[in-house]
Amino acid sequence: MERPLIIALDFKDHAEVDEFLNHFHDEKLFVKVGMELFYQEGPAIISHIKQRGHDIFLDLKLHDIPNTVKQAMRGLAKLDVDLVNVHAAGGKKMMEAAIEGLEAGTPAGKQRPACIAVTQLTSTSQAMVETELLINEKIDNVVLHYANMAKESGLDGVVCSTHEVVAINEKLSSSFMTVTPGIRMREDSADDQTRIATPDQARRLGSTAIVVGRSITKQQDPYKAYLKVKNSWEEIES
Ligand SMILES: O=c1ccn([C@@H]2O[C@H](COP(=O)(O)O)[C@@H](O)[C@H]2O)c(=O)[nH]1
Repeated sequence: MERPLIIALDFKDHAEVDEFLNHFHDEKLFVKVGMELFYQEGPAIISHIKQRGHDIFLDLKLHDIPNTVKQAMRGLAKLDVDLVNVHAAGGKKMMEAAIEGLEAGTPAGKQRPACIAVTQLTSTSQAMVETELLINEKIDNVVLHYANMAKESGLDGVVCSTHEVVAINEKLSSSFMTVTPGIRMREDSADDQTRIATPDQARRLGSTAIVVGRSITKQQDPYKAYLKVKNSWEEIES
């Protein structure tokens, strides 16, 4: 799927997922399974969503010592997901270990899942970087540095905000993925996100993919909301 709109399935269980997916009839989607759903339902939710024909980003943001991440990725590679991730803050050895684990665990004849690194969460602000993380740097520079580390470690891209996409595309290759959450329609509340943009802004800035949760999932008519986001992302006037 080229430049996908990834829907964050932040639901508490399998029943809520089915209720949501039923709005989409036969449309093939790219969905994200995060901690909330995976910790409740486990790997069974992945095969269930795959059987319904959708692509999956398994967003567990691994962050541990290299050996632990390697062995965890070895297991995740067997789940038939398309995209997984780690926190770049775990460092280069950890990111290299993630790729080794994925390669070791991918069944013969299959392609390993793509692997991207979270640079700085889209809920993180410049003030938090300075006062909580004690990093005396512009957040854009921190994100760019982490993206560079991820590339050097053999990863396929990063999770970042739309605000850093232009610099990443300029300094690293544009084939290096920039997957951007923190997406809101103009009329939506930012909630806990701080580095946000609309889908059409993300398109113009050059994001490879956008991740959208509440602007679709919490709307009264999720399919209508999805089409609105999709049209904006694909820059179709409505
Ligand atoms: O930096 C990050 C990394 C991951 N996320 C995830 O994306 C979705 C966003 O949901 P919204 O409801 O659209 O805010 C959510 O699952 C996060 O865990 C992120 O927001 N920022």
